[in-house]
Amino acid sequence: MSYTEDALIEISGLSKSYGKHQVLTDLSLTLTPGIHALLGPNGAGKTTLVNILSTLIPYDAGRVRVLGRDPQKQRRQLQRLISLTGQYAAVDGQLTGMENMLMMGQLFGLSRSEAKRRADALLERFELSSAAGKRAATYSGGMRRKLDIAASLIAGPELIFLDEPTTGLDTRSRQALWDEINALAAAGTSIFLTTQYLEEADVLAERIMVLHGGSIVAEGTAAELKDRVGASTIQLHDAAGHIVETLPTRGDAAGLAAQLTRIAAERPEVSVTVRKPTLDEVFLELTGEPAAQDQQKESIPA
Ligand SMILES: Nc1ncnc2c1ncn2[C@@H]1O[C@H](COP(=O)(O)OP(=O)(O)OP(=O)(O)O)[C@@H](O)[C@H]1O
Repeated sequence: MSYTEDALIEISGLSKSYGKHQVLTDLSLTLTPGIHALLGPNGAGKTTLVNILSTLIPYDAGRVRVLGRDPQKQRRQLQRLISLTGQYAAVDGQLTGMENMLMMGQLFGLSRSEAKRRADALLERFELSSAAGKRAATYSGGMRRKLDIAASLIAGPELIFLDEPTTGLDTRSRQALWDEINALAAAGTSIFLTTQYLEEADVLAERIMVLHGGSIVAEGTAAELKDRVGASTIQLHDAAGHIVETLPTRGDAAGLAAQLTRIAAERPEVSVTVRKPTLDEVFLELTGEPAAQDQQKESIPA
């Protein structure tokens, strides 16, 4: 199989087990630069896939390339081009925000002055300048998460992995982080994020991959995924706005027009709306499991 030059990530036939427990099974995927979201229920293997792609753990079989490098055989090379921030912030609470930044800069071989210059700019951008001299242990969960991401950006990675970046954050911090992720992408950094939140995938990602049963069961834009699951429905409402009937459609304009004409003739008293399935319905259809609700995973320590 040949690999294209400009691909961000190319995977074919990837498998990974922990002992007898097979987590990834013959998984294949090709991604171009941009923002990608890997969506999957608890335990689907999202972290496992991210850890393989970001060189942290080996894989059993298949072919994997990240920015053209094999994360297993070209570990060091790849580590200079990517960064990973995990569900549990890798921030050292005993160090100040600035010290955390400088430590990460040193790890990536930056000179102290260069690391300081970049740290100042990043702390400013993440609105952490005034907290830069305080120990990270005193930060709120949202601030620690932001510091974690800022530190991971110090070496200017081409690709950043964000494993459930907003799990445990309140709505306001989540929104702020989404803004930052969008700004990063606008500046040319590619992003591979995992999430259990459909809303997050929908808001952020150009493309969404659904991981289930060890492989990617669906991939596309939010609209494409909705189309995959089923055509729109026509909902009939009474004068009070209550839905009195839901009719399936074939999805094509001619069929829809004919149905609406018939309804207009036979039931002039109702009003109608045409509705696409929600992403929650898509998720349920593809995985057989309901999507995570916003408030369900708030207990993870930040
Ligand atoms: N080091 C390990 N040893 C054994 N089993 C593991 C190990 N790491 C993960 N697993 C198992 O592999 C499966 C996938 O785990 P993984 O953490 O990749 O899922 P996830 O989709 O990231 O889930 P979550 O959203 O809960 O983080 C789970 O059943 C988990 O218990």
